[in-house]
Amino acid sequence: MDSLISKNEDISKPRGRGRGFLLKMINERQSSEKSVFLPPLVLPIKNMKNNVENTSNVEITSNFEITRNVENTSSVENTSSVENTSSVENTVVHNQSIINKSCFQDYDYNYEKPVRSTYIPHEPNENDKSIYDDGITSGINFEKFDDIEVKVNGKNIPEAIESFETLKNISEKLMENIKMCKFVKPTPIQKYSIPIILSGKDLMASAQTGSGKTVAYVLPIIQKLLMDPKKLVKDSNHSEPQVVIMAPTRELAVQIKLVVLKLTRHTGISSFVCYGGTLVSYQKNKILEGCHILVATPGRINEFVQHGLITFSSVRFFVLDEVDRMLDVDSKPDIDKILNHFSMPSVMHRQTIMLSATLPDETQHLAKFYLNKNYLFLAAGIISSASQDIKQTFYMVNRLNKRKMLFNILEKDPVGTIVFVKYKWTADFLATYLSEKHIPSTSIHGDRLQDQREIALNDFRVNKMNVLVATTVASRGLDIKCVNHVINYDMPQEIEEYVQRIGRTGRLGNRGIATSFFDPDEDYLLVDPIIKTLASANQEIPIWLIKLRREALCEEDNNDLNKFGGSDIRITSASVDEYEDW
Ligand SMILES: Nc1ncnc2c1ncn2[C@@H]1O[C@H](COP(=O)(O)OP(=O)(O)OP(=O)(O)O)[C@@H](O)[C@H]1O
Repeated sequence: MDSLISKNEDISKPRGRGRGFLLKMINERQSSEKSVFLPPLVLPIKNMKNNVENTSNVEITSNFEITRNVENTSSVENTSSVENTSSVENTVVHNQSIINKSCFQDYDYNYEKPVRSTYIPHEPNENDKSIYDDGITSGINFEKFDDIEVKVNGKNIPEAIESFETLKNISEKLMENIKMCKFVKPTPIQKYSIPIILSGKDLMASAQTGSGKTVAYVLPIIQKLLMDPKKLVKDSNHSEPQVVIMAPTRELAVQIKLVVLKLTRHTGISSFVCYGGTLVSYQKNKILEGCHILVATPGRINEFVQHGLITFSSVRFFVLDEVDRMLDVDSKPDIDKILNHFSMPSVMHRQTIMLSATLPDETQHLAKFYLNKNYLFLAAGIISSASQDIKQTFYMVNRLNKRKMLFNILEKDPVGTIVFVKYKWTADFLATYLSEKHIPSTSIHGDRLQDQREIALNDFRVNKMNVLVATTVASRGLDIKCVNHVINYDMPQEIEEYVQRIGRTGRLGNRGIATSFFDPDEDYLLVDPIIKTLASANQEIPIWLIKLRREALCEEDNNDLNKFGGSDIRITSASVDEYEDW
């Protein structure tokens, strides 16, 4: 491996045929040795220029052109992961639209489209008590959650609860399930969101990563379904869920479905998760069986809606988890299709709930059009801030030194580390590199097949793999017990994404570490937001970062500061009279 990569080479940058050759070598070497990691190294076969031009730090070499024609590229021909080599030009057009549409785009060049998936995921059932083992247990700082200031804005705010037991008329079965989950008392957001949702109000809510937002909406929705059951509508052609929960990534959708399963055990409430990368006919049959609660990713649910398999006439609750991601430019068209569907009840006739740890003002402006105008706004702690339980460290690192730095850090203690990178290529390269250095590592990104993604995640979860190298696809919502350390090998482009990424550790009162490699050439726009993030989480601010700020590298983007630590936009944009009783 070392002989294949020169000392100062940045392996995160694709370099055309030579790079393809390197990949193939790694692949072959791994197949022949008893290596611990076998990432499916998919090679680029199309016009990369279109996609990388917007990405300033990707080098475009003329060698890339060689890789356009797969048949002429011997190093690609034998690569099993490249399918459909017959019409490269068609692929160019097709892939372009996939990438543009993608709700979770990696900043990467295109790969060949994977085959239609035949993957049928394993579905845990409610009789399997081991499903209750995977939750994170609260850490030493859990008690400090009570000090978090919670603000609720709007009219007729219901009183917060102090314990689950004080919930009026709570179903016995649901209470048993709460105990099975070992939830002793509600987290700050739950204390407020549960009575708000039970009261029938729409809700926009923000609370720190790892503070129990999923249970904050799933629990009261289940209680409402149990208190006021309605007949499930379905026939041989279509079904009508009563609750639709949308999540931006497949793994998060699966995780939310598991929370639903844990809390609906023995209640008779059925649930299903529909997401891409799985066998369509299998999911279609499941959908037609009908379910009360449908958890879904935008692409796959729209596919079923287009074919009339799902209609929304029975919808009582509509939830957008990670709402800022769901309403970004990539995903909003899919959400609009669902919410503007002829069968979707109007805001007056459904309850709409939106949540995220990061809630910039732009999201709030967009989101209010989907909410009843009397919605309540709930903020537990400072909006978009990082948890104080995460120790944040920054190193100024030139891109050429990142790999060495990463190895130096991981060599000491690799267990439970997620390394975030910008490119899918880098994810595979680093996982391979680390594995060869005897640090068992795997990767997760948008070009791995869904079963491979789930295997990678599970291998990491059970500590078969010490390190998970991930693109931004793993930054949201994932709740994994063993994550001790998050490393930003490449910084994300947005501060919200940074907060979400580091929030994979330091959850539920546990301590965590976040280490970030800051390259001033590439990351200068983040200087101010990072300083603000560090300050709001009581973290040490490196002198060099302050110096960079002084040099006013990001003066022109100072406005971005307003995106951080926001508030209910109605306070700043509405007249005082309108909300006098807040
Ligand atoms: N009341 C509670 N007591 C103890 N544990 C809880 C409680 N509520 C939720 N949890 C656990 O807290 C963990 C984090 O919850 P969850 O994933 O919903 O956080 P989140 O706020 O949605 O985070 P993120 O913003 O990263 O998505 C989960 O393992 C969940 O089981």
